[in-house]
Amino acid sequence: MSESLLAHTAAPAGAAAPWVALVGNPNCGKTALFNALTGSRQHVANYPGVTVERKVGRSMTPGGRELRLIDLPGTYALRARSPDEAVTRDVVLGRLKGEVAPDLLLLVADATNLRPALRLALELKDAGRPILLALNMMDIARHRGFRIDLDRLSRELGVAVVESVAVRRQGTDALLARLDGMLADLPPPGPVTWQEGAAGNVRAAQREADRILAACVAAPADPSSGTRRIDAVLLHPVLGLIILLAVLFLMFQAVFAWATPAMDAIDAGFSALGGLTDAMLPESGALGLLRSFIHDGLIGGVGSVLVFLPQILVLFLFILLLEDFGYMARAAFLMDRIMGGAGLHGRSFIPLLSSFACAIPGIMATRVIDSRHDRLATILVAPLMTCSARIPVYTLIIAAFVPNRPVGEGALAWVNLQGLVMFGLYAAGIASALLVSFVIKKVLWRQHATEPFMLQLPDYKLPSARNLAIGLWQRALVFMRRAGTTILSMMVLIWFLSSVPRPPEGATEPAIEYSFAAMIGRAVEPVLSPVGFNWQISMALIPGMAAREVAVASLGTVYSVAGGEDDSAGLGQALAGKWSLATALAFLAWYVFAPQCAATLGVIRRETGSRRWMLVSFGYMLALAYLAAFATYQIAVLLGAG
Ligand SMILES: Nc1nc2c(ncn2[C@@H]2O[C@H](COP(=O)(O)OP(=O)(O)OP(=O)(O)O)[C@@H](O)[C@H]2O)c(=O)[nH]1
Ligand SMILES: [Mg+2]
Repeated sequence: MSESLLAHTAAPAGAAAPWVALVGNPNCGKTALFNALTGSRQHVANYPGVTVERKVGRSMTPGGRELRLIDLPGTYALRARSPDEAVTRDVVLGRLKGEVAPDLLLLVADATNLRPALRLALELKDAGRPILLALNMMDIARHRGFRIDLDRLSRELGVAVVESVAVRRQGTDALLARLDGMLADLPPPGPVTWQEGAAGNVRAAQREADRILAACVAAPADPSSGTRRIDAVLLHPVLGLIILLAVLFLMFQAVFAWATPAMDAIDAGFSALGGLTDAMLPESGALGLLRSFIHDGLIGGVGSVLVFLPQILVLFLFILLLEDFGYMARAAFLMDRIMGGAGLHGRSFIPLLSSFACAIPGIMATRVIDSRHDRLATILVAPLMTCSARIPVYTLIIAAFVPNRPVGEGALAWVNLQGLVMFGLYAAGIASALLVSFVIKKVLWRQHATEPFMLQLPDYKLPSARNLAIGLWQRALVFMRRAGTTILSMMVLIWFLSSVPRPPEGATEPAIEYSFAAMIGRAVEPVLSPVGFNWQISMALIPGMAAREVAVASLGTVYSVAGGEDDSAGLGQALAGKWSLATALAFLAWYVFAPQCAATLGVIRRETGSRRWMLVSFGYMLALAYLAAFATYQIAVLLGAG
């Protein structure tokens, strides 16, 4: 973590480890190589625009020289069009404040697609930095029958060349040894010079790149026939869309179906822990307070969130598989028409899809969009996509109020009703994102037309099990860290508020009715009673501002402290007995829009550089949440679900 924050500031000559920056076209394997060289676990995926910030790590050459490596966003040229490309240009040219230009550029190239890489190589050479060219993806190149004359390439370019297969960590030793040699006798640092080239120069560079390519590379007649055959089906205008919908639908069914056994196991584990606490600690006195804290606060609160880990991992398994296979960019292509109708740029698709996991990486991923208005519109609607923090909220309510049975018979028998409702909630998020962006781009910002969409479609690749495992592990860590920090600290607070003051002598109501939590909840309740929320929900929404799933954990604590009948049956059952269906539906509608996530608001502020857009997104989402919950509740009551 601290490594990635390390700034590459100027150091006394000779003292500090040299800086090596990884540059190259999008999706050529820079991050995979960075991970192989530094042991980091940065996100690697098969579409252009995965890396949008610079990341720093360390490595050691065989000669014992320490290196500081910088992974950068992909680019085709130093002429930056989008914010992520500007990062690369500024690092390469040493333009960032307080930072020097890297000592050496490690230019990574996709060996099966050398043309744009050679053009970039020529441009970087002109800028005057020493370069080592790594021909990556050599496994694929060999398999497809590319023949590359490395010596000739090196001579023609005037740059040292090595081969690598980053995902299998092949070639890294030779690469490091080569770096060692080059760093040992670096030319004295000259000025870094670069000017945006005139059109004539750009064409001349392209011709030179083509000449070198023809001289050094023998390409197979049809370099990507496999990809083309798959694309004939997956990119088909009708069939392609049907497949995309089917994939997404399957994903939500799986979130429910596959995760249940693991969730039950976790649930049973926490129940057992609760039972153990009860058995070991007395019910009254100071130890009784401790027992309530552990049982209701920790186990009831944090446990009610942790139980959703399996579902979140199933969702991520799908997203990571699709990313690694190379399907994401295709889905963006398929959705471009539909999104264009709502004023969204085709490039918005991947940021929006990443927002299914969490709006924060989604908002960061908008850096690949060059038009400021297109980017802003995407940032504003990204939090409407159903992030994984909403899964606990949705699942809890669905499991408590929607019967777990097939939708129908025959062909419908394998469609589970709960999964269908979940799919509907995701669809509601998507539909509202499209609607809001329509209003922003087609009504408010009509003069800023959306620019045409161009995205390089990557070749399909077999997903790597290692990559999947690392990705899932990282997500699990992030989730558990949140449970252990934000959620845990909120739970301590809520348990405290729910437990003091103690009820007066001769009290008739459950103790919690006399607590601060009840006072706070009742104070907010009048505002929220038109949407059907009782004081417990009103109260839970407040700590839910920190993170959405905290609302579930708060309900877990509040209802667990209130205790009574059969609290071992779990929060879901408690809610089913206490809420009307109308309230449950309004609660779901609220969380389709709910703006309560402090971290997302912080990132919106940082990425837009203004408080204004942060307040705008908070305000409009809060208004929509209230309206949607209000409408849902009133309609449901009219229909007799109150
Ligand atoms: N077969 C094979 N796949 C590779 C190799 N290197 C990277 N990949 C895959 O290529 C895809 C892109 O890798 P990344 O490391 O994310 O590429 P990047 O250059 O960092 O991409 P951006 O950050 O989007 O510019 C991923 O699916 C990797 O698993 C390689 O040497 N061989
Ligand atoms: Mg990358």
